[in-house]
Amino acid sequence: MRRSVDEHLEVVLGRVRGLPAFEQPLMEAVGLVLCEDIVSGLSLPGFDNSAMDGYAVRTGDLAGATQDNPVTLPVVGEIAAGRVEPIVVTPGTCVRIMTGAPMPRGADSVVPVEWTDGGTANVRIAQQPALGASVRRAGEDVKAGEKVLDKDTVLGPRQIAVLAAVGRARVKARPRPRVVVVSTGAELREPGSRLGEGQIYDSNSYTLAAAAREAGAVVYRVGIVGDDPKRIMDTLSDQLVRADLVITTGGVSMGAYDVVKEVLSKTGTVDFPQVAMQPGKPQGFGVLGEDEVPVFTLPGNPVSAYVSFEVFVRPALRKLMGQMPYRRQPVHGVSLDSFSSPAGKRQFVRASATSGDEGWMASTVGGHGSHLLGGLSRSNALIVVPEDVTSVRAGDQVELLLLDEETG
Ligand SMILES: Nc1nc2c(c(=O)[nH]1)N[C@H]1C(S)=C(S)[C@@H](COP(=O)(O)OP(=O)(O)OC[C@H]3O[C@@H](n4cnc5c(N)ncnc54)[C@H](O)[C@@H]3O)O[C@H]1N2
Ligand code: MOO
Repeated sequence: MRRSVDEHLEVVLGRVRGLPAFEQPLMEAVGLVLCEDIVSGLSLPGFDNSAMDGYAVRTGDLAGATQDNPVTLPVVGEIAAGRVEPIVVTPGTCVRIMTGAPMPRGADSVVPVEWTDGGTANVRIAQQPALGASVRRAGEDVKAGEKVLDKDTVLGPRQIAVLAAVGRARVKARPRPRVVVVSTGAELREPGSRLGEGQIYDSNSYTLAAAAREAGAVVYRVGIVGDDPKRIMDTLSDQLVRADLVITTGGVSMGAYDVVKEVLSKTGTVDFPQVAMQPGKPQGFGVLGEDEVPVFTLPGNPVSAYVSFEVFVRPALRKLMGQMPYRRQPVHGVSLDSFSSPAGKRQFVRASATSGDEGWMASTVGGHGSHLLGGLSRSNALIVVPEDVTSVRAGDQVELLLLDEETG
């Protein structure tokens, strides 16, 4: 089975559904998509209060006050934030007040302490405030009954701020997907252990776990399961209970030991297309188990696995989380290098991109080989070369996927 990148992505997104939303404590909801409109049950501010440390006054009492000719008023009390004092500011008196404290009855304005001698029994005030000066009015920010956040908003610190301020402890949001990451291959060893001849460290499960976590998932990195068909199938079956999505790497091409393809082909629910892209040609995607958990079987070559994540898995995770757009949006830029590209395949070329006065500029890093992780680690973008383009010249316009951009 052969497919274009767009066809394969369409198959993937056609199978993946948004996770059901549920009530989550605020701090669990950071980065999630809100699934309800938030209407405030209260006004903000909730009561008239002082914007300054100073004195609550009746501004009419301070007519003509200047530095040389200050007005002295008796201080009949003090109100700190959080306190409600039954004090009334009658004509010719004032009350010491702190920022955030409720305005006492009778007062109409606040004089900042800097305009005064700071007196506690009597205070000399050197300037008349405008009527209402330094008073924060009830409801001037948010009115009770007003909508403060729309459904489908991604919750960041600023949205969490308003939720807490209106008193919401929990909100309905789509949860983080739980992603299980498994790597297959008899040659793999865990970083930190000793390598025998012909062995390599398992980098893919770390790459993909890191990428999935960065995309917002809760990740279970199962790590290496070798290449025994029964062990692979048992591991996947065991893991399904805690997975909203499964990612495996390795064992999907044409080799004699490409067991992922061998065992999952038998389920009849996972397909193994060749996708017209480079890197990332051998792909597998489908569902497993009663709950039809989506599974991606990514190619073992490390760069292929990572690029496949960016092109197919990330959009699926975004759909699970309800984050639009699902696909990373490319930006336009200029290639600073010349290179060739295979006919009929979309090529994703590792690049280092910088943005300047003339827009985005991208230099290629490392070679095209799908095993070249050194270059990948120095890259921050992929140049996307369309299927019908076989050569890119320095100075050509290209499309770039910016890999460190959070959204899209
Ligand atoms: N005869 C053919 N051979 C290959 C083809 C083909 O079409 N015909 N396709 C090549 C392409 S393209 C890719 S991509 C790879 C995909 O291979 P598999 O998914 O079967 O992966 P493996 O054979 O298990 O491993 C490939 C390569 O990657 C290394 N690897 C695997 N897992 C990890 C890991 N967790 N961490 C780091 N490195 C890993 C593995 O040692 C191999 O070097 O197939 C080509 N062959
Ligand atoms: O497609 Mo493989 O994924 O090029 O190295």
